Amino acid sequence: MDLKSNHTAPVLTDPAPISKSRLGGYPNLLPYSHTGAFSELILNIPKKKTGILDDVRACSWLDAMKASSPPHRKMMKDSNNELAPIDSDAAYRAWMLQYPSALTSFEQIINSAKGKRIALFLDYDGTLSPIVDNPDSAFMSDAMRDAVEKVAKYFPTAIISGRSRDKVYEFIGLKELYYAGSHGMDIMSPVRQSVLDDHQNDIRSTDKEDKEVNLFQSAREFLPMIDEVLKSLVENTKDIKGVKVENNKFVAAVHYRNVDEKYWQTVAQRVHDTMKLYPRLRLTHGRKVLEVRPVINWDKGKAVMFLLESLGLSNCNDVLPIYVGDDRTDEDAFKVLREGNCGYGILVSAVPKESKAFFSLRDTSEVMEFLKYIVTWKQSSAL
Ligand SMILES: O=P(O)(O)OC[C@H]1O[C@H](O[C@H]2O[C@H](CO)[C@@H](O)[C@H](O)[C@H]2O)[C@H](O)[C@@H](O)[C@@H]1O
Repeated sequence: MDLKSNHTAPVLTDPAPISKSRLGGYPNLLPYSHTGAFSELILNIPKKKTGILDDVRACSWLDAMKASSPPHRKMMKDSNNELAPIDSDAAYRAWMLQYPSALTSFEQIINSAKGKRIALFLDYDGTLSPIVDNPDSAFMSDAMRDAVEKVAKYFPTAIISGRSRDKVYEFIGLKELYYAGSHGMDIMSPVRQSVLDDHQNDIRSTDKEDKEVNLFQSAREFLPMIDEVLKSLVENTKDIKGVKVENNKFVAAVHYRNVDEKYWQTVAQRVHDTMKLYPRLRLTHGRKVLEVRPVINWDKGKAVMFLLESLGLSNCNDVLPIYVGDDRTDEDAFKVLREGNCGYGILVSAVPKESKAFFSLRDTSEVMEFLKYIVTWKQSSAL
């Protein structure tokens, strides 16, 4: 099993959390570069017929796999033998100069919303529910559900998840929201004339209450292929203890969170080998998960634009979109908002990370706090 090659890796270049050494002691925090790993991820599509991963280097695979979803804090034993964070607080505070807390910057956010309607976009895993070992047990708390429900009473609110749309609906269970699954490749929105000239992927359907809705599935033609690759991935990884292959409808996710680190390269190799047969699929990398998805120009950023358009909220003079997310795929949405100079991305992270977001929140409890702030502000401004 040899993943070594002298070529460069087109996809698995997950940005590691920023370490002190990488920043040279944090003098110039985080200048964002358009040639960075993020743009490589979305811009590099396979040039060869043989598949996207032919030229992946072993070290890139492993580095990226190790860097994804780091522990929240590095801990060390201090002189009293107590556990104490190693320099992480200082690093985080320095990083927050660039990505201020959305809680402490709340007034600034609200000032920008004056005369506008806020539209909220929320990621699920790591944003509304804490990261846990078993993806099937990533339940959100009742308190969080309550906060989301309240916020959705006042503001159009959409969930944009890497999960299948049905699965994320099962977890959240609030019918007042709009849902986009498979990283935005499966969007259920209110009925209206097609916002894209794409009648093949834009169809009428009914929701769980038999209400007529619009279903936009940008990767519809890939369904049989994803089903096939899912079966192969299950088969090809079944002997690796801890691997879990998740069916996210238009995406096949291979989780390695529970795999012994010494077998991570094996996981990568098996996924690589499986994908050789599918040049029209590409690989992306989330938090301890490899995701196989169609090579189409569609992502969470496009999904946000689609939803804004579908909901009649695409005029930035009247609307302030806010997107809250924790993962690399959420960067596509942050980027759309930043580059469109329309709204704010809020990155949920307890460690410094490069991002296109404007603000940050440390964890899911701060996300809940933020949602409560918006509701309280709305209620008090209505008095
Ligand atoms: O876009 P999201 O809603 O954030 O979904 C991204 C992926 O989330 C899930 O995986 C992640 O969370 C799991 C539960 O906490 C964790 O076990 C896993 O390691 C994380 O990668 C989900 O299972 C994936 O299918 C989503 O793509």
